[in-house]
Amino acid sequence: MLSVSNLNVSFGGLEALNLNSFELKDKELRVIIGPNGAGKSTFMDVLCGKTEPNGGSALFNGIELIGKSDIEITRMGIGRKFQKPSIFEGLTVFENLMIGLKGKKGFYSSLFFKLTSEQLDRIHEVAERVSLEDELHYSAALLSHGKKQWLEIAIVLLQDPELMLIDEPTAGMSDFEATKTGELLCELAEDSGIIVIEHDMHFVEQIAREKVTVLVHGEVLIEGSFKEVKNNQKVIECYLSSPNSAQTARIRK
Ligand SMILES: Nc1ncnc2c1ncn2[C@@H]1O[C@H](COP(=O)(O)OP(=O)(O)OP(=O)(O)O)[C@@H](O)[C@H]1O
Repeated sequence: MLSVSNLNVSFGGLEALNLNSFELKDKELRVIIGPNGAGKSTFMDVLCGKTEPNGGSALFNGIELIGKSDIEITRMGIGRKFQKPSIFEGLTVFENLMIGLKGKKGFYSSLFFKLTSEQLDRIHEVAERVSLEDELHYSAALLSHGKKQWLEIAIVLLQDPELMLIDEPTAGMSDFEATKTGELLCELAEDSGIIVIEHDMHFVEQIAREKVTVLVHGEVLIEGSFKEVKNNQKVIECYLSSPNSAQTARIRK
């Protein structure tokens, strides 16, 4: 599904990403972990067209993503959930989903267009998928932090993405919400590819059914099962038990 080679991003003199190779299979759920500043979000920024790399290639189903705009990339089937929720807090959950509906451009036109019964069904289906069906007419501002993240995931889902890029979904969530989010992502991975960036190791263990990629200084340090990665001495040194780990790897007691 995704084949990346020699991807390089530099900001001024700082090399943020230097990814020789990254491959994702169809419907694979890949977790990327690594210390602060390792280049994880930068990688997602390149894949969704937000950041132009200095060089390299990222083929999505054989089509080059580099050079395409974020809108073109969304149309190609890649959806991104950013770290910070960017929902409209002054609107209801339902209205947020209306705006997120595929093909509707512009804030006001999205709010006032008449929904077809298929579109209405789709909103209900997606709301149910993320356990927000009972809160459709609540103000988004009243949702818990975790539910705001689920609303954001629902908005990405409305685009019917073939590949979802999800940046730190459990940040600020309760353990219960994080576990439910893990279950949700595992379900979603039955229909689409997913790349998740996460620092919560309990959550990573829950969802990492295949490979985990560890990024350090913009490069892949190791790729392997959760167990292999967790027990790798280099990963322990530079991430899991580094002096900065309180700000990075979150290990629940
Ligand atoms: N727009 C930018 N301009 C300048 N430097 C940037 C920019 N975006 C990221 N960087 C730098 O690039 C490096 C990689 O940042 P990035 O956000 O990708 O790391 P990360 O692995 O996602 O970290 P975190 O876990 O803290 O989110 C960091 O040193 C960061 O300061």
